[in-house]
Amino acid sequence: MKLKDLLINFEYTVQGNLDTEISDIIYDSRKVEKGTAFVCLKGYTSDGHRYAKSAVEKGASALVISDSLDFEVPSDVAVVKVDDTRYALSLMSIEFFGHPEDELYTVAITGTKGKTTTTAMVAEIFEHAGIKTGTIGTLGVVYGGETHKTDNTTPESYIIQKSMRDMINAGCKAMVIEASSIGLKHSRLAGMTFDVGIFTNFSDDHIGGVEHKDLAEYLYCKSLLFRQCKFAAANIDDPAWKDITKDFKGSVLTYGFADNADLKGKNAHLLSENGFVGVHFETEGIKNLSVDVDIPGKFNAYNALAAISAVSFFDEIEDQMIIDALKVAKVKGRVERVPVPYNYTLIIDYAHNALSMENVLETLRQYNPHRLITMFGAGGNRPKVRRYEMGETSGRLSDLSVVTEDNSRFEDVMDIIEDIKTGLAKTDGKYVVVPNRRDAIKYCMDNAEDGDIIVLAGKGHEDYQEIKGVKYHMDEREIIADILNGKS
Ligand SMILES: CC(=O)N[C@H]1[C@@H](OP(=O)(O)OP(=O)(O)OC[C@H]2O[C@@H](n3ccc(=O)[nH]c3=O)[C@H](O)[C@@H]2O)O[C@H](CO)[C@@H](O)[C@@H]1O[C@H](C)C(=O)N[C@@H](C)C(=O)N[C@H](CCC(=O)O)C(=O)O
Ligand SMILES: Nc1ncnc2c1ncn2[C@@H]1O[C@H](COP(=O)(O)OP(=O)(O)OP(=O)(O)O)[C@@H](O)[C@H]1O
Repeated sequence: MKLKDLLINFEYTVQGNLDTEISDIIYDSRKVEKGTAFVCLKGYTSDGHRYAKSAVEKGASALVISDSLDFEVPSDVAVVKVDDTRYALSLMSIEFFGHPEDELYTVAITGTKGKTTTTAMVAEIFEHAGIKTGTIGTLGVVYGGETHKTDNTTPESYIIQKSMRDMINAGCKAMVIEASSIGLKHSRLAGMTFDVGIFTNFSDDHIGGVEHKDLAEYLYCKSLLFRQCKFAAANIDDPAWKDITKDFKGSVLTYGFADNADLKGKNAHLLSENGFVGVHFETEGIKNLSVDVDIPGKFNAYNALAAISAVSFFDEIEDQMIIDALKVAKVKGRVERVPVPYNYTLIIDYAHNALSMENVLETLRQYNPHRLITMFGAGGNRPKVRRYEMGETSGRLSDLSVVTEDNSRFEDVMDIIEDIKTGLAKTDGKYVVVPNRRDAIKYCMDNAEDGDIIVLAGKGHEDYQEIKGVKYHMDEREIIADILNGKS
């Protein structure tokens, strides 16, 4: 592709030949190859401009900069100067990958909580309508049954555009993305127009350090999404909704439990039967539905309302598809229920510190289980305080703790377990120790009683166990299936 064909829809000055052929766009000098364009991004720890010389030495044909360079650039290398290289990277990537958004339904979800869950729900509804869907978010880039890990919830613009093109090549017709405030701030979504933008909720988070200066900046960054979508839906029960969507040109569809919501939820109550631990609610207004969601926590009624609002803009989505999809939607490894043919509930969750463990156990307590059983371990070569705290939290909130291994790394499992026991000892919680994780899962299942909720905490979506520098394959879903089939 010619350089000039990548420089569309933004201002620049150039020194050199705009007809230069560009084989790829790179923003990490270590990955530069001959014929590529290197975009210099200013980061938190480094500045890509520093590596421009090395990029040229490796054969870059063009540099995209916002600052002046401190070396003589060879005449056969084009230098493009812009105000903001992150913005330029996004717009160049859109051109390079041929505007993938034009070939997909696109939904972007922003908010402090619920992005990952709502993304999974929207994707499940599309899939129920036969619309193959890819997602981008905290879980990585997911499509066609495969997960490609990313460093960020909202990855760098180049990765987003490339992933969308890959999704199209794999037959996807829709893409749902988590739009983090940092992603919006750093122009990772710049130049895109989404079919639908969704606001879930807003609270104090991501302030300080490398994130946001203050709450006002955090809110402002979230609001940026609503400058770039055709339709918008927002949670009317969250007072921030008006500020967040103030730049949206059009009328915002509101959802929530308030009487004046366009999609109004009502009669929400926790649902716990046949192993199902979720929430039931009904809707009126733009849709009259009776919905069961199999993800614990009343707040999932909000996530489901957000998902219903999102798909309401697409004519081919029928009400029954929504109802069926929400009944089975799940987020891998996050309070994920694994069906078992017994009268107890088995849940896999990624909680691997005291705070997340407290959140999930307190949510599950609301279902009044016969017993709440928590199986967990703690990582080796990590701060010991985490082990004490996890022991104490499980001891306080569980009827039985089953203490086991979890990525022991270079430490002895039994030493880690001793530390967990120190935390447990601060409570009067009952516990047993089963050092091998497979055996511990079997112990939980063999000893389950009707009405129990068992949480296998720590692994979540991970499918390995890390011991002495080796990552051994270990997927808890497979272990559960083996146990159910009498193989373990
Ligand atoms: C603080 C922050 O946002 N950092 C992001 C930033 O990295 P950075 O600023 O540290 O980059 P840097 O190391 O200073 O390097 C600057 C540039 O020089 C380049 N470089 C560097 C070294 C070299 O030898 N050659 C070279 O070319 C780098 O490739 C980069 O382009 O740019 C990277 C590429 O886009 C991001 O992956 C990285 O996100 C880090 C992993 C991160 O933790 N970000 C968090 C704060 C974040 O973005 N979180 C949000 C919100 C999550 C939520 O809501 O839950 C998210 O979307 O993930
Ligand atoms: N709508 C909601 N309101 C309040 N809390 C929620 C809501 N949805 C989820 N949560 C809580 O937040 C946790 C994270 O949910 P989820 O991963 O869907 O959100 P997220 O926005 O992607 O968050 P993060 O950026 O922290 O990953 C859940 O385990 C749950 O405890």
